[in-house]
Amino acid sequence: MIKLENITKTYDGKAQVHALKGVNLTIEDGEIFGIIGKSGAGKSTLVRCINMLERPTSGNVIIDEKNLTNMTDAQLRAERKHIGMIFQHFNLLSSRTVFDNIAFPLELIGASKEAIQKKVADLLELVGLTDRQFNYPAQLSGGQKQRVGIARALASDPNILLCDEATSALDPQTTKSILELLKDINQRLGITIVIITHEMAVIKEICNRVAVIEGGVIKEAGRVVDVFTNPQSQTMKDFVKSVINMELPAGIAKMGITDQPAPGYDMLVRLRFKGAATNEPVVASVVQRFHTYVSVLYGNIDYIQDEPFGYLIVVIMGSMEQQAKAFEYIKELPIGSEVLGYVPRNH
Ligand SMILES: Nc1ncnc2c1ncn2[C@@H]1O[C@H](COP(=O)(O)OP(=O)(O)OP(=O)(O)O)[C@@H](O)[C@H]1O
Repeated sequence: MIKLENITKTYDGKAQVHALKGVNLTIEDGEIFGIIGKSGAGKSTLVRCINMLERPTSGNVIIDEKNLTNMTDAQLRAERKHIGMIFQHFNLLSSRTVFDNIAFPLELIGASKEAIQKKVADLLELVGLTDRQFNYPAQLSGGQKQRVGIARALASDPNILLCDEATSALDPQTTKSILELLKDINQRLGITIVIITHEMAVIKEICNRVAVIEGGVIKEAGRVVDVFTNPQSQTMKDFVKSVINMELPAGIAKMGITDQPAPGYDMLVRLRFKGAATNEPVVASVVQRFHTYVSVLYGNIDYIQDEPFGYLIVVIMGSMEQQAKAFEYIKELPIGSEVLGYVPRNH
């Protein structure tokens, strides 16, 4: 488990920069945890505090019950063997082949030639680069370079892998294949993965939980599916908007929506579903119970990994009393719901 307790980081210079202002986070073993934020939010500083490449100004970094903040440099070097890291620009050694790049950390710890040969061969297979082992980095695509970076990071058998904007220099297709590889590594080897990114699509693709950081402060954290379906902070709402359109479609917005119920007006409702609730026959049961008509104006179903979520915009027609009763019923169902307003009948 990774526990960050009240981490602050101030960079001293001509003007002091308070990059982290009291960050508290717990990352469980085996999860893929995303940290999202805009440029300058403090993401890199935060991830570098986890392996103490950057020493926090105050607070504690506790990994598997060991407090890294109290360790000497020698103790830290030993501890970092359990924490691999990959970078946006790969940081490969250009004068070494793929094989020798992956072997490098093993050479540093004095592993035998045979052990290196075996380990590197296994890692090459894991990342799908066996046929490229004698190439130099300049002969590889971005995606292949990142695969080398991943293999090198795994050479010391870490139980944590930190990814600092690891897919930001890659095209969408290559990003997808690298994220699939990371997911595979997480599932096969049980490695905890921490992903720093400014792209919500990356979070949606592979993270179990996410925290959003702005101005050195964690604004919100939670399960990805919860945050996507019900973001609380403005920062998270903005990020969610970048991958899911929760705005009212223009045609609906133009219907002349009012705030208050009135005779001759129908109720405009947004229903939010996730997981098993996606199968709830909401519309049919409202129609049956309250003898109303329900018309579906807009719908969108998406998947976060294997979990479905989505929303429907419906109009509930009938008397004001029927509409109110129908919504009372909907509110009790295990789905999200909100009245968006009222629209003139026969809109
Ligand atoms: N070594 C440093 N010295 C002084 N200020 C720094 C240093 N490193 C980062 N900062 C400042 O700390 C703040 C947070 O930077 P950080 O790199 O952690 O943000 P980020 O979210 O990773 O941004 P980006 O996505 O642009 O890399 C910024 O204002 C940055 O200018």
